[in-house]
Amino acid sequence: MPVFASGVCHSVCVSEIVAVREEEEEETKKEEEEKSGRDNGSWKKIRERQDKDRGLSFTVSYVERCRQHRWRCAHVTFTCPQVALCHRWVNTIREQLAAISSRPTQLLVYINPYGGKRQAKRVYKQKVAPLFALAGIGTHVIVTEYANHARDHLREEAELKKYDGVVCVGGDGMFSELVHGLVWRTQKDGGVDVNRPEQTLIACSLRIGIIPAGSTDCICFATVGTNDPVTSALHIIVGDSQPMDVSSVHHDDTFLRYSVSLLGYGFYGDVLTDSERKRWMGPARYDLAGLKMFLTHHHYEGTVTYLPAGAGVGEPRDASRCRSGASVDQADSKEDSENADAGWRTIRGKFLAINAASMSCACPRSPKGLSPAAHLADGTADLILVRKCSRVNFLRHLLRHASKDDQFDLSFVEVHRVRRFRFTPRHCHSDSDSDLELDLLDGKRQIFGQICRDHPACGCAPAFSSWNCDGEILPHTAIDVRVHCQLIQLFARGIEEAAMFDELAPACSA
Ligand SMILES: Nc1ncnc2c1ncn2[C@@H]1O[C@H](COP(=O)(O)OP(=O)(O)OP(=O)(O)O)[C@@H](O)[C@H]1O
Repeated sequence: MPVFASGVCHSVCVSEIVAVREEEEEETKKEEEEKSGRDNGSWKKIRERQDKDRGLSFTVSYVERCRQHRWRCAHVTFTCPQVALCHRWVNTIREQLAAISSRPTQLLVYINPYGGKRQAKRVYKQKVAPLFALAGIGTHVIVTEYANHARDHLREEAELKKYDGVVCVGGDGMFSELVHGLVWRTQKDGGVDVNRPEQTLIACSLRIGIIPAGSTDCICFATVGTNDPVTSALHIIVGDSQPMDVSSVHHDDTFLRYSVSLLGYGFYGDVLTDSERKRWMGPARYDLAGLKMFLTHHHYEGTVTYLPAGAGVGEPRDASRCRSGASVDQADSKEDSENADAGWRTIRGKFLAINAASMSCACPRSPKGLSPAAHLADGTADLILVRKCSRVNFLRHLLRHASKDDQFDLSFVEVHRVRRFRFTPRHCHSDSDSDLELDLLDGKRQIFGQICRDHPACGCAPAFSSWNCDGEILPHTAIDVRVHCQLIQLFARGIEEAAMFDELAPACSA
């Protein structure tokens, strides 16, 4: 519908209208609020005064694009010469909104009061709840009381049929809880044994929304393009859908975890392990652990086998970026090719880092991400192998994540787009118990041995790192990873092209 303001005309898609309301309703609400706030009779006068203006105007609330992928809820009020005309406008818009079946009407919301800067409750109450109310969305809100509360509630208790989606107010850890709860519940209801890596998983029907209130919020950034609670709430309200791949991680026939962003062994595993010991430091712990692990410069031996993605899904080093509506994201993952035994390739070596990125892993600190051309929903992950090299070279590789240079254009780095991969560390004595034991046979002192994380006194180099699975440490190093194409759906639309924002909202500087 066209919107006129200060002589300027611009149109708003019906799909991006948040709500429409007659001024009468708004005034009545205000009056009721006034009455309940101070019931001294003065509200009656306000009511009498405004009776004559009723039904002559209506307000449309709609999505307005701001800079850097932010959305705002803007309002425009129209006045009508006749009450009937006003009613017709309002009813017609309401009917059109009601016909959009992708919009949620009931949501189950989990708030982690301890995520990030502990602002999740305030963020929800002040910025999100009023928008849901405006859009007529009913909510059931649960403030979590312990870690994995949301996951367990989704697994066992939640009456999922009552809802059109589940929402977390928190960070990547909370999102992971929702993924684990929802995927597990869907497989259980469908009779799928999650411990068997060969099983094809059933896609979840409920969409997941993320209201960012954590410390990094990478998943939100990668799927919406910004970490802003209002923008996320609006994507939920308009009923956006962004499919997303999920990787299952198994050790033999035991399910370990699901991953949606980064599986990292070596550098990123060590950084997480070390940063967990420094939780008391807050977000600064990641920088310190990163510096320490860079100086420590451990490499790890092992064997990587992988099933290449094949044709039709692009290359990790092509110039394509995962953008809203990109056709590669709709690419059909051929499950049958995942099961083929032929085509597996093997690489043995000494690695500083082994990373599997199911998405670009872009975040405000690294806008390009670990694998800039990785796609959210093409059934593949980009497997990045950084072989043993000098510290200077490793630093060159790391710095390129924040520059325009190609981080893969280095002789010691290789990247493969894969559907599945396995890793077996060297010196892996048994299938289970000794995975995380250190191999001390080498015993050789390293230059920076005094800061060896596991044996500060002896300075030896550990033979095993651990896997960082979306910010959680896995209990095994020998793993089997399979990407499940479009297993979940988010209330998001991927990152919109910058032109959408530059052209449509040059004035909005919020
Ligand atoms: N009530 C709670 N008490 C303690 N821990 C909780 C509670 N609710 C959730 N958690 C756990 O807190 C962890 C961190 O939460 P969350 O992801 O929301 O914030 P964050 O770690 O600051 O952000 P990010 O993951 O983006 O860095 C999650 O792994 C989650 O399991």
